[in-house]
Amino acid sequence: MTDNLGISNLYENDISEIAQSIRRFLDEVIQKDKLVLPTLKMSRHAIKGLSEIILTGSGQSFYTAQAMAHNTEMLTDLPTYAIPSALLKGTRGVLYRDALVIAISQSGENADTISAVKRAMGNSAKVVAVTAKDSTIAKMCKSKVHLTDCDTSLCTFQNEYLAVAMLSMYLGEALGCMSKINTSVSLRLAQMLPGKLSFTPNSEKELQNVADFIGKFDNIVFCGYSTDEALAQAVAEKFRLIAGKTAFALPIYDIAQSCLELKNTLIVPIVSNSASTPIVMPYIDAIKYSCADTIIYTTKNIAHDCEITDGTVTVDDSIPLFNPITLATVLQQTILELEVNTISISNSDQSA
Ligand SMILES: N[C@@H]1[C@@H](O)[C@H](O)[C@@H](COP(=O)(O)O)O[C@@H]1O
Repeated sequence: MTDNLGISNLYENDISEIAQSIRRFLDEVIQKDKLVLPTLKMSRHAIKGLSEIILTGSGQSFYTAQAMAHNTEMLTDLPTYAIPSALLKGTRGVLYRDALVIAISQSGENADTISAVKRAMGNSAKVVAVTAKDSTIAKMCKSKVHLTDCDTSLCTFQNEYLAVAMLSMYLGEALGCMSKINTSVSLRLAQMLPGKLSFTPNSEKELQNVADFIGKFDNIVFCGYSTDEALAQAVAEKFRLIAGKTAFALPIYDIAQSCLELKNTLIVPIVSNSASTPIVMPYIDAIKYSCADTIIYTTKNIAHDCEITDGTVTVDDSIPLFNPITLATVLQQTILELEVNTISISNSDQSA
């Protein structure tokens, strides 16, 4: 592989930036083994009065909202919905005083999300922003969780997801749904995430082979269930934008036979949570039965427990809450391997 432009190094830096920004964020919110969110100006009384949570955002930030909705519901035991900010800004009656709107925005400047926050505030709902410090949305909201700065769009999903996960854990503890011991074990597991995000030359070589394989297909359809459905959407967009591939996402239960029979199409299921495997495995079996070629992105334990022995890319396990972070990173690393390929080819084309 030629790389006269030093592009591989650039990408290595990008991926290691994800680990660094996760570490920086955790250093700020974990103090003496406790979760502290000093910019969250909500009393325990106000948290206990909540009746529902709405996660909102636009584009990639909406995918984070969707990916976290089920987990936030699990952590807080409150009905939780993900609504795109472009929809939320136009609603009338969804928002009540005891609803909490969590507005997610990497830049804090997205026009739809700003309007959705205004709408929520106008209806007297409580609003917490998960966004960049000093941004418009941060300034609008009394309560916020600041995202760590990151130079590349590769960190967006991981940074936002982790921030909303920490916020949800904090709310869960205040609501009495999460014990102190559970929180402290989860925090320790979160601190192990940066260590799980490095790629050895060996794993990079394997991903390079996967990328070579993926590169042969005209279309890629990512699919998943619940959180993984959102992860599939986030990743498909990055495959389109970064690698210029024709990539789409579907809920795994919507992968119809007609889709499996598409020519030159690779179906890529993503499975991050072992609790969903009873639902997901029949679909994966159907996909494997109908398509000779699939690649499943999952964790080592899930692959082992479900006896998925071939055609997998696996990551080290964490708790289901954090697995999407490692899976998103390995999927992005695959894109970068594809991208280096594409650029190498156009380089040699130019010199020919
Ligand atoms: N095209 C961009 C997306 O790439 C981005 O994900 C979205 C949300 O941006 P932010 O997270 O800054 O609110 O805005 C636009 O739609």
